Amino acid sequence: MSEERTVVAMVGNPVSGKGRGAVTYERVLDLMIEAGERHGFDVIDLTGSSFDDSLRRTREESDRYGHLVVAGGDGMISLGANAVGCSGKPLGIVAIGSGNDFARGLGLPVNRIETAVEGIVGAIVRGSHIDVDMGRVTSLPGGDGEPIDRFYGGMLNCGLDASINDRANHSHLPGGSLRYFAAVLVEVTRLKRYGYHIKATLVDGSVEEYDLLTPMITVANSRHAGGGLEISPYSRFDDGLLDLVWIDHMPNPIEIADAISKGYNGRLLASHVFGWKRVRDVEITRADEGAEPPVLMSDGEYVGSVPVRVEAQRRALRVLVPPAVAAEHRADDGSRTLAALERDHRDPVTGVFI
Ligand SMILES: Nc1ncnc2c1ncn2[C@@H]1O[C@H](COP(=O)(O)OP(=O)(O)OP(=O)(O)O)[C@@H](O)[C@H]1O
Repeated sequence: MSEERTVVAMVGNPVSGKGRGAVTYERVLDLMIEAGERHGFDVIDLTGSSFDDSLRRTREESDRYGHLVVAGGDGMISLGANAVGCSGKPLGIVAIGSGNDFARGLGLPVNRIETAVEGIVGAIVRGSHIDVDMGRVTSLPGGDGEPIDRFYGGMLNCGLDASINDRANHSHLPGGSLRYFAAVLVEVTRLKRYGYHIKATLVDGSVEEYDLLTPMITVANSRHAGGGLEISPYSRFDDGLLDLVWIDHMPNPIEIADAISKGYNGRLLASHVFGWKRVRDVEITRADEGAEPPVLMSDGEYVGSVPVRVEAQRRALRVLVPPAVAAEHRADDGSRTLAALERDHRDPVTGVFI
């Protein structure tokens, strides 16, 4: 009786990494096909003509493959999460985009094709993976756009952070970090207080409900945004929780400079400009006061508008990682995060400064 061969589906993105994606993806495919010949697995290419077309193909043809490998930036994490999230099928990540924040947070190689492919192939052969949380965004009644039901790996950006992301996506500057940094500088000069109504379930199950007038609110699953800026330094991949990070009050120029410098040193939330709270889920709707919130973005992709519910999906995305990376994640018992909270004088449950 012959055993069924493993099939690995691949999806690339020709426009990722400012257009380098088309060339680099050819290289990734060649390396995967060569590895398949050596290790006895088949490779199929499901890249479509757009994000939606690639997502449709990975979903419609899911019976054909047991592993999915995406190559590109954080947008491709969004694709992978929505293609194989909650299915138990492992996702391999070749991070060759501009920001690559999700891969960076996981400790996977960034812009190193050979190393990334080697790690994925080793993980397929040895069955090495980790299960990480995702966020799930769904629309609530009362919105007027298309219904939303979407997973994300990194962050749901709901205010200034979404405008920064949008501006960085349309920038002609080279390099993800530079584009993001330039977008931050422009957008912080145009701060508006958007009006949100928040209903959040905290770690201890208690529910808090209040209006929030703020230029920025993010619902983070992973730590980084914009090519390395640690917006949510207390986020952990497997705690079954999401982190709400928002601008608490309109900062003055000194506070802005201080927050940016802290942001690049992993200490953004030591700044009193920012509010932080860990949640199991949160509903974000429009408050009576404040400006109309901008469009929502997750993993750098357009999602839709409020009102939405966002829920943590505990360990719902299986990611192929080399055994050393899996061991590192297993060794993370949360004590480093607790130490960071203590250092920054934050209460782990309520998020307020103590
Ligand atoms: N097959 C495709 N054809 C054209 N565009 C695509 C395709 N797949 C995805 N896209 C679009 O390409 C854009 C950029 O994707 P991606 O996030 O992978 O790269 P990046 O922006 O360089 O990296 P990062 O998000 O890490 O900064 C996304 O908005 C996505 O919707």
